[in-house]
Amino acid sequence: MIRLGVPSKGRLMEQTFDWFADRGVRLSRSGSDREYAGRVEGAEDVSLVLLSAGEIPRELRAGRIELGVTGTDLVREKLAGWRSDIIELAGMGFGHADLILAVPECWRDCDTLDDLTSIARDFRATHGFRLRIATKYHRLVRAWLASHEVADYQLVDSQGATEGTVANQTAEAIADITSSGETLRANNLKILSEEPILRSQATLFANRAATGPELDRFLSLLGVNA
Ligand SMILES: Nc1ncnc2c1ncn2[C@@H]1O[C@H](COP(=O)(O)OP(=O)(O)OP(=O)(O)O)[C@@H](O)[C@H]1O
Ligand SMILES: O=P(O)(O)OC[C@H]1O[C@H](OP(=O)(O)OP(=O)(O)O)[C@H](O)[C@@H]1O
Repeated sequence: MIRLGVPSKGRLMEQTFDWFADRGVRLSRSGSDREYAGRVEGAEDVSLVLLSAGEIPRELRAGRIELGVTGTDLVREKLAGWRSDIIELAGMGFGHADLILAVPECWRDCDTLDDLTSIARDFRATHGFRLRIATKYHRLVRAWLASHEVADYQLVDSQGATEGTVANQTAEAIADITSSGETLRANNLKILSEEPILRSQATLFANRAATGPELDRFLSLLGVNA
């Protein structure tokens, strides 16, 4: 039996269901909106597991699901060395979002990472603590800043409503996912002009150890190359 993990709610779940339906496989919840059991029609030997998008990377690595749909951002953030255990099978063309660094709109002299680097250097001398960047993407942000030789900062953990931390004065800058940019604009933040830290989209992943004719049959039904 192939266990397929998909996001259990919201737009990501609906668009995942649509993506499979376009390939002749009907996924559905088997009970009420609150019941996390699912049904698969149009494919044999496949069971549906509804999970939080954020838990799918870990479930894939642990081998509790053979296939999983989640954002590339969540796999890269949550699993160090993910490529040794997990294969990226297919970008699904939705759930597009960029992980970006943003600062207050009113920081007129701060448009690039170089600008932020020099502000961060002075910040510590003036304020007695390092400039704070709020994010839930600790691993990705640290690695990206290190690769750009930025060191004078501290990360502040924010698991939601990250754009609000600047107005609430718990951070000076944020690193978060954006798609339309509306949340940033509503919170008077602007994106630094650099390329995004990461461009993410919903993706079908497989556990590397998962093999066999059932999996091959399912992937060929979906038109996905293993
Ligand atoms: N505004 C957005 N537009 C497009 N994709 C988004 C947006 N916000 C988040 N995503 C993507 O959706 C995926 C799930 O995001 P998130 O971790 O916020 O999950 P969630 O829906 O809050 O689930 P849970 O709280 O159950 O873990 C991520 O891959 C993320 O990149
Ligand atoms: O650029 P936009 O289209 O405005 O989208 C960006 C927002 O979407 C995500 O939040 P989500 O709704 O997942 O809630 P969260 O704050 O709990 O992460 C993300 O964290 C941003 O806050």
